[in-house]
Amino acid sequence: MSDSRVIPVPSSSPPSQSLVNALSRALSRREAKSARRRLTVLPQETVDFSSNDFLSLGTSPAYRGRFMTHLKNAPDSFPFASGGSRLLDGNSAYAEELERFVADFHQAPTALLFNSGFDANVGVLSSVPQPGDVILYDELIHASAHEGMRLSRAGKRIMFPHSSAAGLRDALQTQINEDPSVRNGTKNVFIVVESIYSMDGDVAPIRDFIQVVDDLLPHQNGYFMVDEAHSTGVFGPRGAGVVQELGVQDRMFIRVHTFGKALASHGAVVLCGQETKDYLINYARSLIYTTALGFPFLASIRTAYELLANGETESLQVRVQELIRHLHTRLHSLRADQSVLFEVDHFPTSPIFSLRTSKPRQLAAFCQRNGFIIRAIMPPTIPEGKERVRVCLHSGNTEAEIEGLVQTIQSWLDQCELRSANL
Ligand SMILES: Cc1ncc(COP(=O)(O)O)c(C=O)c1O
Repeated sequence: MSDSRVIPVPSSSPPSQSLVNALSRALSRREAKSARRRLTVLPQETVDFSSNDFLSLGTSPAYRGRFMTHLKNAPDSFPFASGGSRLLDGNSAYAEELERFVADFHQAPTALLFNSGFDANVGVLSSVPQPGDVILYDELIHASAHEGMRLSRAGKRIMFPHSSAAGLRDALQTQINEDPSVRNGTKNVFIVVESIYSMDGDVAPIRDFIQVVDDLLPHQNGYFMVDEAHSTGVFGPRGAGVVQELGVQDRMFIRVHTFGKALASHGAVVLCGQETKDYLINYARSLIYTTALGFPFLASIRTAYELLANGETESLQVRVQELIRHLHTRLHSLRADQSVLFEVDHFPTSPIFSLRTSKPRQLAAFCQRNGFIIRAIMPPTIPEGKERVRVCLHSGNTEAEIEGLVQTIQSWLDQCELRSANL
């Protein structure tokens, strides 16, 4: 017989505080390390040297005009919300046509839309590597790739030193030595890289990586997965990315392009073969169990790709490169004495600059107070010791704005010098 007695809980008993206490202790630990994250809203009249809107499409009249036309042209009966997962009510002829358009632009067999780059990386990496497979990944790949790998069934996940072909060769050779099924092609090896890294803006040596894989995996069981989040719109023919700039699109098993950066939109696309697309539709949980992008998002992606395909963003690509050369020269003219570590880390054609300093928060705060938005990037976003200030250029920035930023950084360096002299 079951015991049907119920012990009454007084309705006035206070809720347990232990969870909330644990949460606030975790926040305090971050606070103590100056690593607590906070949401901020920027004042309107500041100059943007921070966002990933590299082509300034976010405020472009050409972009807005075309986007509004797409919205207006939609019939009244056309639902703006997708209404469900792509696999249920969330699919549309419009989404499928957009995928064909994007695949053609990127010279890929097929394309599959995801709600974000995060979802795309999680969906691909959690599902495509098969049990026992090996993943070799660059030490600086994005958090979303780590999240996908964490969920994956791959037997091994091995990190190699950042953008080092020699490091990839060593890591791959070790796997081959340890496991004959890697050498004989029974196990698959995935090489996971970005084409441009989000924090330092450096371009990956993709051709060198291909050479390593060709040398060591003669059975063609090496599969590249490249994340082009930061190159989309900015690098390559009409902004198609680094892979197409190098002409190696046929060597990439999967490419991920995201729309939330230079394309001023939202979402991402996975470029791959038809079998892989069908597999993702069946197994990628971040695609299956979520509401698909609604029409306004699809229309904004369409707008961005039409501008790219028509060549309307080429002048913006050229302009951003002019500004990159200008900022590069101006930053290298800054004078810093011993009182504060200050180094400019920059890959020649990249719109992302890293200012290495021992006081990143102070430098970013000083520039922000003076109306220039640049950001300190601190652990846990990047490893300890790699703190920096990140500066991003946009085609809409002006030489005068660059001058203002550089003068402001110089004033800060001068103040540091003065302070240390007074100690
Ligand atoms: C390299 C890289 N991949 C993926 C993502 C995620 O893309 P999304 O913002 O569309 O989720 C980001 C964004 O920060 C990124 O920098």
